[in-house]
Amino acid sequence: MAKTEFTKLNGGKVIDLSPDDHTQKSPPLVASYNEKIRPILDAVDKLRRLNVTQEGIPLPTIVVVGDQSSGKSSVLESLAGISLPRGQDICTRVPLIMRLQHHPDPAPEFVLEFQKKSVKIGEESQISEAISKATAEIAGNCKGISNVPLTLVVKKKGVPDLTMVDLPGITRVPVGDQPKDIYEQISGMIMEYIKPDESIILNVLSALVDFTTCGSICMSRSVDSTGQRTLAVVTKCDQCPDESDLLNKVNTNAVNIGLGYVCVRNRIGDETYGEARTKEATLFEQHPLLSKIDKSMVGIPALAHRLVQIQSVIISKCFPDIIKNINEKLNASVLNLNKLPRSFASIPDAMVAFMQIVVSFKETLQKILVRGEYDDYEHDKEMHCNARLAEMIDTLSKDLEASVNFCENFLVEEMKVLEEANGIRLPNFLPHSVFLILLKKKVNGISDLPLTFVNKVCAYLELVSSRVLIDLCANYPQMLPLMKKATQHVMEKIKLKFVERVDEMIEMEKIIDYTCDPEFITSYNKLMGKRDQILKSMSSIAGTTNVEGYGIIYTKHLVNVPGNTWDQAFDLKMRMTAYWKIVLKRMVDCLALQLWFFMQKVVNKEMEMEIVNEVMVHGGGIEKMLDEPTSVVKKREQLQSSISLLKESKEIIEQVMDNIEVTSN
Ligand SMILES: Nc1nc2c(ncn2[C@@H]2O[C@H](COP(=O)(O)OP(=O)(O)OP(=O)(O)O)[C@@H](O)[C@H]2O)c(=O)[nH]1
Repeated sequence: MAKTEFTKLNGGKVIDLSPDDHTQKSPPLVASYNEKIRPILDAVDKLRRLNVTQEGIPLPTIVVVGDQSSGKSSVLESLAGISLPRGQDICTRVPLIMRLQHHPDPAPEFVLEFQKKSVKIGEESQISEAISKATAEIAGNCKGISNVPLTLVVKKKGVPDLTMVDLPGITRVPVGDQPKDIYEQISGMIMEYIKPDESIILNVLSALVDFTTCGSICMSRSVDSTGQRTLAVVTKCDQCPDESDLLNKVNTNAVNIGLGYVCVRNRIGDETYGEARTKEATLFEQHPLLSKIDKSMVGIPALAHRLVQIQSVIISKCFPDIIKNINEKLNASVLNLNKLPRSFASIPDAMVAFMQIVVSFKETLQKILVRGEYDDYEHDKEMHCNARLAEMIDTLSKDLEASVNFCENFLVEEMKVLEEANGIRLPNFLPHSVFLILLKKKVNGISDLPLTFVNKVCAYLELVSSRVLIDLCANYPQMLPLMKKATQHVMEKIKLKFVERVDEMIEMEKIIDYTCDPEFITSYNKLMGKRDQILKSMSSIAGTTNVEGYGIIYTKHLVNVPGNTWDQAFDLKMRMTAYWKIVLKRMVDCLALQLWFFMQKVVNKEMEMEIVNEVMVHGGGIEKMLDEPTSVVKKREQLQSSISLLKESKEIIEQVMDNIEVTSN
């Protein structure tokens, strides 16, 4: 039969997994195997023992799958030359990792490792019982399964250097006390092992069954549709009812096995392994039909050679990725651990961190609020505090100005006030109280604007403080709630004082009319200069006039107003208009100064003291900061254990790399 070319596509690269002639061992392969592959295989096995796959790092693995009683354990037995639990019932109930290692000493060594235990097995005859006992310990005495692996290390003269994983056979019908979902459990476990691209699937098929109906074939095809990483072992060839059919099956490859077939005859009953190999050789040499199968496709030695060859290729191919994966995962885990909130070992530790945050908080607020520097938040406009506060003051100033309309209902309000303030006194005499009544009315009309401004500014300052605190407490989120509460508390106190000042300011403006600003007289005189223009418009047809700087004034409604009243109302209006400008300017200035004053006071003095007071006295003390949510504690433990596992893996890799380099030199 012509030598079949088998290739495996992996990560876009083609790996040649072609079988060579097993009868002529290629010296370069053996040499490079001992120098390079063997140490790497040892390293990969060490990584497997560490359970590095739980960190999401797949390892190149030969996974033995097959339907129940297809002969998986028998194949492994034949490869290892030892007895494993065998039978017609489910025997393999946990993943059995078989590490076969050739060693020159004629005395074999057997070790069973599971659940961090390592059991030395003295006699070959005790292996089967030891595996059954360990299986029962892991998966119970009934027929249930478990995915906690067992590792059997077999060091024996002449065995191939191979590591394989034997998995429970696929069974559809639960037997004995098996759970109803046994099929799902077993297939789930098998899928987990055969899914990674790094796995080679050793599909064990009994010659007695139709391959197309095998559960293990369906499964391996679902993850390896082209069969590029599937090798078939056909067992029970000695019992085959129709040899020509078997010959046909392996030659036509009806089930699409990419790495080819190896037909075997395992040990039967009490035969020794030597007897079994002799009978196997005789079967494939002398049987009229089976002898027609290519010699590279029959017998356990051919299978061993083929597996060692495939293992060498897959291990060499995957090793760089394993190193890369370990480094990447290690870096990511370290990064994630650093991102986790720091835990405090003691109260002094927590105290130091707390004081550092308080000091940094003060410094940052001084920077962004007092000095107006925003380089720490260059791309975050909300944190450019001076500009945002200036915008708020500007908006207040515009809102205040817009609250008075000079032109609307011209002189009507003034005339009403004059009428109500009328009394027994000289005509043409404007009492001071009239001006104050009008002033009070006007101030009342805008009094909510400064208060709205205070609320807006305080909400903004609270937001800024909270943003700074979130940044500063990034490593210590357990401190954040207490710090935030303390800051809110300080802000509330400041706001109360600020509101008090603003109320006082508004009260003052209502009861006192005073300014030394010469602008008042200038503005008043300018307005009074418009008297004739306005008077004239009353007798015009349109009854309107456009007063420069104020807009269009309607005067028709003033035609019948007595001259004396008109004059007094006009004087009152012009006086108020000139004074109102001064009042608004003073309010804005005063609010801006107050804001600045409070901000400085809070940032430079009060905030620091208040936070310390709030945390130490009202917040339950620094001890409260030692409390950590259990989710964080768990996450930290997980990451720490991942990191130590990955570090250990890295050391294993570094050691093997050093050894390879030394050998190559
Ligand atoms: N005649 C003959 N019998 C075999 C051969 N291979 C396996 N058997 C028998 O088939 C039965 C099942 O073999 P096992 O090796 O236990 O099969 P398994 O697939 O490991 O079984 P489970 O782990 O229980 O699924 C045993 O009685 C073996 O002796 C073979 O090549 N020829």
